Amino acid sequence: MMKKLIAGNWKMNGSLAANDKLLKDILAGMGQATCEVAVGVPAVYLAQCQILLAGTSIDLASQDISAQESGAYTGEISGAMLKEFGVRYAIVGHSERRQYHGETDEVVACKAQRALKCGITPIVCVGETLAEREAGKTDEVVKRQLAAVIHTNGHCISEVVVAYEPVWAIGTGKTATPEMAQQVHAVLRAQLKAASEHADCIKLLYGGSMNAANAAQLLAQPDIDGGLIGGAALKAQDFLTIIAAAA
Ligand SMILES: O=C[C@H](O)COP(=O)(O)O
Repeated sequence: MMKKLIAGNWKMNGSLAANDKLLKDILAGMGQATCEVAVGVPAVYLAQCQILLAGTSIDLASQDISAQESGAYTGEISGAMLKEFGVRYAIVGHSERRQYHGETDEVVACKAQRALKCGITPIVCVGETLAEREAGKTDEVVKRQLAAVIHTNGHCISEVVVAYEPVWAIGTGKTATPEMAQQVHAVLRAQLKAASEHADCIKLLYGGSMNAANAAQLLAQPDIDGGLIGGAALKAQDFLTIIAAAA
């Protein structure tokens, strides 16, 4: 059976002191996790976290990756640079990147492609806004977002991780019910099956106010293979409870 993946996304939070304490607390409480665990840290802390996580079972993730290989792209961070800091996963297309940085489906697809070329697994985020859900467009939106990634990446699609994150559930405390999340995950799985014979091995994460109290129910759904955790990933005990729920 596929191992679940619990990935924290710290977003723009942390400090040298806070990161040190958080990771040490998580490592001390984790024991032998039976799921895969990763933390997506701000780029400036990759070096610090690489050292703290060396030789542990927690993988490092970046919160973004440049679609470009190298060159005159001020402020961007390339896949090759991320690799030097031991990055295994790159979150791409998070709704906050789409909303505040104008990332289109095509840019997200190119970022996923760049990650794969660098040996980094992209965690591709898709999800509808509240207005889109209320207009009955959830399936259409997530399928459009995923289609761009499938189109650009061809057979390599089997190497990505997909995270369904309904925008209205992110940081709001409003979680999709397990049934709502499963329904969308089933749509995504079917789309992936049409594109790849390995679709059953592609991890589909749920993200959006997943927490210590609701993780077990969400993770029990047949097409939910893990979680992308924001706020609850900043509290060691909550994150540990979610990890335990994924066992
Ligand atoms: O990447 C993580 C998601 O945006 C979820 O964030 P949240 O758990 O704070 O709602």
